[in-house]
Amino acid sequence: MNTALNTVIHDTDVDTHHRALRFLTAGSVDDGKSTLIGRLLFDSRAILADQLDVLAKRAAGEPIDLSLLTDGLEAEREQGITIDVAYRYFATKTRKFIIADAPGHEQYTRNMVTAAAGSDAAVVLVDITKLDTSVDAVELLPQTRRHSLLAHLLRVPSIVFAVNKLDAVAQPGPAFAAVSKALRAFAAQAGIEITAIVPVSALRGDNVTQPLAADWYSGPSLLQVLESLPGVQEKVEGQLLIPVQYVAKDGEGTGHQARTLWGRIAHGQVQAGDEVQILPSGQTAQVAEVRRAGETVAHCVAGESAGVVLDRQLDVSRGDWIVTPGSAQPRQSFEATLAWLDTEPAVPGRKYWLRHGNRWVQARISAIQHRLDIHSLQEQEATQLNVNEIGHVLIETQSPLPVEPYTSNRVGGSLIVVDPTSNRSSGALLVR
Ligand SMILES: Nc1nc2c(ncn2[C@@H]2O[C@H](COP(=O)(O)OP(=O)(O)OP(=O)(O)O)[C@@H](O)[C@H]2O)c(=O)[nH]1
Repeated sequence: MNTALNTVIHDTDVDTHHRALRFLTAGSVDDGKSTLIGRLLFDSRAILADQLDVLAKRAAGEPIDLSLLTDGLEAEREQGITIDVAYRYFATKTRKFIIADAPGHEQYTRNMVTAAAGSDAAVVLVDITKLDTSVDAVELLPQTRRHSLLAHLLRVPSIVFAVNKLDAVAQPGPAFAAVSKALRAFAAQAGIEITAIVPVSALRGDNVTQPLAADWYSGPSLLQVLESLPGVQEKVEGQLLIPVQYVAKDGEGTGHQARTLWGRIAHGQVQAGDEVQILPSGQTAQVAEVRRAGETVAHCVAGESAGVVLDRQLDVSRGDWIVTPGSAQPRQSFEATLAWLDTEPAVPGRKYWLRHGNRWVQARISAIQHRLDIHSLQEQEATQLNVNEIGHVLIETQSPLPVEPYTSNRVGGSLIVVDPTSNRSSGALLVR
């Protein structure tokens, strides 16, 4: 790879402000999700063309590595939990964007849960033509409530409402004000913090990338909002956590003799000289070298795919974790929020496979504590969880896992539940 180009891209990567923003889009059928994504991709094409031009100049005649624009996603793709989600990429002068597009209708909740787990923001579309905006208290669609509650429950850090199809209403100003009021009232009741409410016409491109010229709106365009959001998914501060994805054999692709442990840093950062612990074995070692994209680097931070070379030979394989010594306590039972996505209900006692990072373990739900009503968020008694239901459960695993609370660590705190008979991804667990 061209070194200058590599430097340009990675310098941009480690600057938190310029870090890629991952967001998902949510909305009911026909709200205009596909049109909005198309619009973002189309309108940003010109911007991307400029950016590629700069990269081409820096590459000085060598071929441009386009994968640089989607850096860091390979690891995730391989985790196999994103099957139902299509990623789309675009970039502006200041930022790279990754849209987790979760298509489908009745399956939507399931896909949304998958997409939300790795997202920095959710854009919830609201089709203004489906609402009666002439009344004092506008009634939102159940899907709008449901999707924003889900995004909130899944701790997506920023929630943005895009009120769409404003070109199709007679008085967009008052209509937008009425819908905004209803969204704010609902959010206050549900404890959701709204990042922004933005009027758009995905079809005409109004206020999507360019600010709207209207006397009733003087706020930012949707793209301006997205450009300004913090990409907080990767936490650079704090304890190190790397799920080992691949162990490169002696010398493989590295030009030296030691084994390299590859994985995308979920949390913290790593540099040569750091003491680390391998889980579940518990053995410790010192980091001899840190590699990234085929080169030795001074350090790697959360969000980057890092290659770690240890100062001694330990028995490490895919599925293990590299952590700050003593920072993670492997456990065999824990409480979690379970979002159930399978038509076959979740029942206590049954065996399931869990995937935590890159490790698979057998487990069972030892108890369902209660179900959460998606409209009111009230706790209800339950003996099973049906499709699209969310509840609090107790989990017991066959071997210990270094799980962490989802609120403090979204990678260490989330697991996928797989049904061993159908092999379907049946649910998502968020450690409490
Ligand atoms: N008037 C108007 N129509 C729009 C706008 N955005 C989307 N539409 C129309 O709404 C319909 C649905 O748009 P889609 O983008 O397919 O909606 P979707 O949410 O992706 O729907 P599914 O793909 O079915 O989930 C299409 O006929 C679009 O042309 C808009 O800003 N204004």
